[in-house]
Amino acid sequence: MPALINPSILSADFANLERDLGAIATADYAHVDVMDNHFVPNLTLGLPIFERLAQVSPVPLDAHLMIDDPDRWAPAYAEAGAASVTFHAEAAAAPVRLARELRRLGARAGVALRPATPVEPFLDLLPEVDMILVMTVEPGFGGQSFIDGTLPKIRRARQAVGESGLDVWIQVDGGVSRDTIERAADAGANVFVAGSAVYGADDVPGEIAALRDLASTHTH
Ligand SMILES: O=C(CO)[C@H](O)[C@H](O)COP(=O)(O)O
Ligand SMILES: [Fe+2]
Repeated sequence: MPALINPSILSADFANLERDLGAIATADYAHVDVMDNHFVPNLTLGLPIFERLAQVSPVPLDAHLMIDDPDRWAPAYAEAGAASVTFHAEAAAAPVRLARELRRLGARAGVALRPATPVEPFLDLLPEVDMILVMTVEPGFGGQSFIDGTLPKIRRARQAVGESGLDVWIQVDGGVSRDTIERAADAGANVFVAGSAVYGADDVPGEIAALRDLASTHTH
């Protein structure tokens, strides 16, 4: 399975987002962290900015919605042109209905789990989603350390996806770098979000290629 690298523009220069999206043209998706100051204690950007990013990005957008009430707000990100929309399991009131709505609007549907949220209660969602996002840091901020305690959950998610026979991607987000990406890939992740590791590199395309190479030798 090829490894996908989705740089997070949380670590880009917010005064130069079009330029910094251009810098990751060799990536698979651009990961856009939407935070509402309620679900997480941080505030980033919302729909008006996301709509413009979708118009200028050289790569498809992967929206990670760290917001309350995604049932109400997430479909608009699909309508704005997101290729993938991921909402948090802890925040959604009707995750099946929401995932179906996102797919109906033409987006891939993803469900995200905080580090402390187990995957088992959400395995019934597998036929309804295209991706499970296992957060490998507490959501809210970039630049945190990868939590190794999430590796068993990645393994369980990969095992359940394998048993289901469905093509559900497993994304990891938070603290992903050259030091941690192989562990995450070994455990079963195939989509890798990296913010500070990519945008903090001197050679951004080189870092994307290096991460992809490291992960690809370990994906199942
Ligand atoms: O969702 C996120 C934080 O909530 C970010 O996508 C994530 O933290 C990426 O940043 P880094 O690679 O620097 O950890
Ligand atoms: Fe994210």
